[in-house]
Amino acid sequence: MNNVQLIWKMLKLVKPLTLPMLGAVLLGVLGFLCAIGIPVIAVMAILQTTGMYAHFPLSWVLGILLCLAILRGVLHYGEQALNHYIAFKLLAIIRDHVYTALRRLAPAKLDGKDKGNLISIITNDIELLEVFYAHTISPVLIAFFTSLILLKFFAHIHIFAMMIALIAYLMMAIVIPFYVNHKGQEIGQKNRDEIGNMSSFLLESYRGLSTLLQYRAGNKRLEQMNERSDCIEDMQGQMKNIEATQVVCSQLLISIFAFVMFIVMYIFYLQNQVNVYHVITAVVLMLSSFGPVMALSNLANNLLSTLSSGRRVMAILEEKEAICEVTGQPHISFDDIHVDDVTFAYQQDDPILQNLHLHFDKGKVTGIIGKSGSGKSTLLKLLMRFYDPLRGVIQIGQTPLTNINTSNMRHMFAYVTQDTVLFHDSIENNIKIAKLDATSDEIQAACQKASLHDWIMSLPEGYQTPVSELGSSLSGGERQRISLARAFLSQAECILLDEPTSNLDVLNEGIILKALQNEKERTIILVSHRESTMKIVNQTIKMDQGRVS
Ligand SMILES: Nc1ncnc2c1ncn2[C@@H]1O[C@H](COP(=O)(O)OP(=O)(O)OP(=O)(O)O)[C@@H](O)[C@H]1O
Repeated sequence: MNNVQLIWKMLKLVKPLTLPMLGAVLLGVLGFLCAIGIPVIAVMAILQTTGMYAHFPLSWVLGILLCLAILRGVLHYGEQALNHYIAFKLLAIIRDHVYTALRRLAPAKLDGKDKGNLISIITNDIELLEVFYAHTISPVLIAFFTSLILLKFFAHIHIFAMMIALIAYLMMAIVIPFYVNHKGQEIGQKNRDEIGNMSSFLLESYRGLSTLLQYRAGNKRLEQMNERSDCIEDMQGQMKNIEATQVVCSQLLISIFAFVMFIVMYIFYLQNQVNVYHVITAVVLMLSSFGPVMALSNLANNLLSTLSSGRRVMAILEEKEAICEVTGQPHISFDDIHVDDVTFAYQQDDPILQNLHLHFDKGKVTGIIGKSGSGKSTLLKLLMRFYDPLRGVIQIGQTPLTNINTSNMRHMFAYVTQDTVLFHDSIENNIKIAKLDATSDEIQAACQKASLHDWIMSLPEGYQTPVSELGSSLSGGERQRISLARAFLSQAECILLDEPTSNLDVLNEGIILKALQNEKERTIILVSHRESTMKIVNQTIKMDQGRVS
C-alpha cells in the first residue's frame, strides 16, 4: 500500500464527521487570516503615526487590531476543539473497527506468537493516528484556502508579488514535506515496527521472568533489550536529524523569500509601479503568511510516524481471516466426525498434517497419541475450525464444517487447551463462562465431576472467592480442573481435551476420568501422553509426523 492509497483509506474514515471537519477548516482559515492581518494592520498603525498613510483614524486601526487579536484566540480555540473532537471520535471508531477485525481474525491471529506487537498496534499506533486526524487533515485544507486568499491579496499589490508568494508556498507546503517524507519514510516504518517488536520482547520477558531468573539469563536478556533500545534510539535520532534539517530549511526559505519580495517590490517602487505602503505590506505579509504552510511543513515529520502507524492499523483492518464466519445455514445436530484426506500447514511448504483420514464415532471416547509436534493439537484446532484445511474436508455427519453456522459449531464443541485463561472474577463466574445461565446446582455438579468442589469449599469465600485474590497461588492442577469444570458445565456435545490430566495427581485424574466415562451422551476426543488417561478410550489414533501410523 503506497502513501497515497494509505492516506485515502484513512481519509475515508472521516466521512461520518465531515461537517465538524468543514467547521474546523472554516474556523482555521478565518483564524489564520486574523493572525496574518495583525502585523499588516500594525504596519498601517505605524505608518499612520509617521503620517505616510492615513486612510482611517488611528483609533479605528487600534480597535481593529484588538478585535483581530481576540478573534484569533476564539477562532483558534474553536478550530482546535473541533479537530480534537473529530480525532478522539475517530480514534473510538477505529478502535471499534480494530476490535471487530480482531474478533473476525481470532482465534488464528491470537494463536500466533506476536501478541506484544498486536498490543502495540492496539494501544500506541491507534493513539498516534490522533496526529493525522487532529493535526493533519484540517491544516492541509486550511493552508490551501488561506494561501489562495493571500495570493489574491498579493495579486492586488502586484502580479510578481503573487508569483513570488506562490513559489514560496509551494516550496514550503510541497517540496520540503516531500523531501522529508522521501528521506524518512523507511526509517519511520522501521521505527514503528521495532517499537512493536520491543513490546513483544518486553511482554515475553515479563512472562518468562521466573525462567530468566532461574537460569540466570537476566543479564543476557538485558543486553538484548539494550541493543534493541539503542537501535530504536538510533532510528529516532535519524528521524530528529531529518526534522531539524526541515526546520532549518523552512526558516531559511522564509528569510530568503521575504528578502526576494523586498528587492523585487523595491525595484517596482523605484519604477513607480507600487507605493511605499505596498512594499512594506508585501514584505510583512510575506513574513507573516507562512503560518499555515509552516504547519504543513512541520507535519511532514510527525506524518512519518503517523503513516507508519496508520499502515499497521490498516493492515489489521484489511487482513484476511484464516476462516470466514458462516451464517444463514440450516441448524444441524452433532453427529460422527469425518476427517477426509486432510492436509494442513501453518506456513506454505511446511505441512503439519498430511492426507489424514479419520473417523470419530458419536458418543465414544477417542484417544489421540503421538510424539510431541506430530500435529495432535493442530488436529483439534482444525476440528474447532480455528483454521480450514489446505486440502480435504472435515464433516459432521454429511455436512462440511465450512457449511455449518459458526455459532452452531461453537455450541457443539468444548475445547480444553493446555493453557487455562482465568478472568479477574469469582471462581463461580470463571466457570459459569461455559454456560452463562447455569444454576448453582449445575455449577457444583460440574465442579464435582472435575474434582474441584471440595477444594473450592475449603476457600474462605467458597465459589465467590475472587480468582485475583488467589493469584499465582493457583496450582497448575487447580487451573486445569477449572478448565475441565467449564467443559463439564458446557452443553457441548463434543469435548476436545488437550492433555487434560497432565498436571493432575493420580487421585484427581481417577475422579475426572470416571466422570468423563460417565458422559455417555457426549463425544470425547482426548489427546494425552499418559497411559493411565488412555485407559478410558474406546479407540486410539496414533499420529506420527502429521499422519496416522
Ligand atoms: N500457530 C502456529 N503457527 C505455526 N506453527 C505452529 C503453530 N502451532 C503449532 N505449530 C507447529 O506445528 C507443529 C505441530 O504442533 P502441535 O501443537 O499440533 O503438536 P502436538 O502433537 O500437539 O505436540 P505436543 O504433544 O507437544 O503438544 C509443531 O511443529 C509446532 O511448532
